[in-house]
Amino acid sequence: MTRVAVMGAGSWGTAFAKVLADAGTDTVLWARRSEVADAISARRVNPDYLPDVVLPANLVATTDAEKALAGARAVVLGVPSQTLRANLAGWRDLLPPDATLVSLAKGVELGTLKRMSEVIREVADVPEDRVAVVTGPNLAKEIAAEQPTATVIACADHDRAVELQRACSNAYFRPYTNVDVVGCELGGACKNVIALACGMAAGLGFGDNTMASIITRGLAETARLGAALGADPLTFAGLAGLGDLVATCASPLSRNRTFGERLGRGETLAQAQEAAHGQVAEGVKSCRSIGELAARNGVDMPITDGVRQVCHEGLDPRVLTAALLGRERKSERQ
Ligand SMILES: NC(=O)C1=CN([C@@H]2O[C@H](COP(=O)(O)OP(=O)(O)OC[C@H]3O[C@@H](n4cnc5c(N)ncnc54)[C@H](O)[C@@H]3O)[C@@H](O)[C@H]2O)C=CC1
Ligand SMILES: O=C(CO)COP(=O)(O)O
Repeated sequence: MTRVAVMGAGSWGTAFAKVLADAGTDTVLWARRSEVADAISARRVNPDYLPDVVLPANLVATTDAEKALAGARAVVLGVPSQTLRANLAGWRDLLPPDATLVSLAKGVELGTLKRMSEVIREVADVPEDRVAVVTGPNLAKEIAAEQPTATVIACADHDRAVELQRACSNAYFRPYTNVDVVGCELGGACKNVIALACGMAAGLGFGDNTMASIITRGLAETARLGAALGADPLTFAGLAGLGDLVATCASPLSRNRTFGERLGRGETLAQAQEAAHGQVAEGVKSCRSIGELAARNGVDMPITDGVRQVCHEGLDPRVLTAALLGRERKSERQ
C-alpha cells in the first residue's frame, strides 16, 4: 500500500500510525492540535497520549487535513465514536477517490444506533466494500511498547482487507482478515460496556470468579445481539469477541474498566469523568445506544442494561449485582 493517512492523534491513532510506519508504510498522522503535531515532528513524541514512546522517524505529523489525505490509499479514522460523523463530514470533500476508509472506533452512534462502518458509508457516500474496521485485543499503550498483539481487519472486500493487512503487519503486530464486519464491530463496541461492568465488580471487591462470569455472560448477550443483526456467531469466539473482551475486562490500562472501577467504589459519573482527564471511555455512551439497538431487535442484554442504569440513572452497583443474580433462573443457552 503506497500511503496511509491516520486521522486522530490520540492514544490509538498514534499507536496505529506507529504500527504502519514500523511496517514500512508511508504514513501521515493528522492531529487536531498544533502542539501535538509539532511535538511529534520535532521530538518524535506525543506528550499528551503516549509520552514514554519514541515514534519512528518516518512518521509524518500535520494539522493540515488536506495534506494528510492527499494521495492516501487508506484513510484510518482514529477519533471517538460519537465524534466520527462530524469529523468525517469535515474531511469528506478531501477523501481520495477509491481510498479504503478504515474505522478504529469502538462504539455505536447515539440517536441513529448505527455502527461506525454504517456512519462512514452514509457520510462519505461510499459502498460497503470500501469500508474496513480494525478491532481486537489492542490496548494502545502495549502496542506502542511493541508488545506482541494480534488483531482483525474486517472488510466486505477481502482484497482490500489483505492490502491493509500487508500495510500494518510487522514484528509485533499480526493482523488477521475477516469478512464479518457486523460481528467484528459489535464485538468491539459491546466489550466496552462489559468492561465497565467488570470494573464495577472490581471496585466492589469481587474476584476472578465474578470477572469470568461477567465476561462469559457478557459474551453471551453480545452474541445474541450479533445473531439478531446477521453476524457470524464464530466471530465472537475470535479476536474481535473473546479476545478483546478478555484484554479489556482484565487490564488496568483499559479506560472502560478503570471508569467502571471508580463507579464500583462509589464515585459518581461526574467524578469518574473528571478522573478520566478527557480520555474516552466509549462504553459510557454506547451502553445507551447498544441497549436501544437490543430493545429494537427484541434482544435481552441484562448486563448492558444494568451498566446503563448505573451510569445514567444513578443505580447503586450493589443493587445491580443483586438484581442480576436475582433474575429468573434459566438455561445457559437461552
Ligand atoms: N486507546 C486504545 O487502547 C484503543 C482505542 N480504541 C478506540 O479508538 C477510538 C479512539 O480512541 P483513543 O485514541 O483511545 O481516544 P483518545 O481520547 O486517546 O483520542 C481521541 C483523539 O480524537 C481527537 N478528536 C477529534 N475530534 C474530537 C472530538 N470532537 N472530541 C474528542 N476528541 C476528538 C482527539 O484530539 C484525539 O486525538 C475509540 O473509539 C476507542 O474505543 C480501539 C482500540 C484500542
Ligand atoms: O479497545 C481497547 C482495547 O482493545 C481499549 O479499551 P479502552 O477504550 O477501555 O481503553
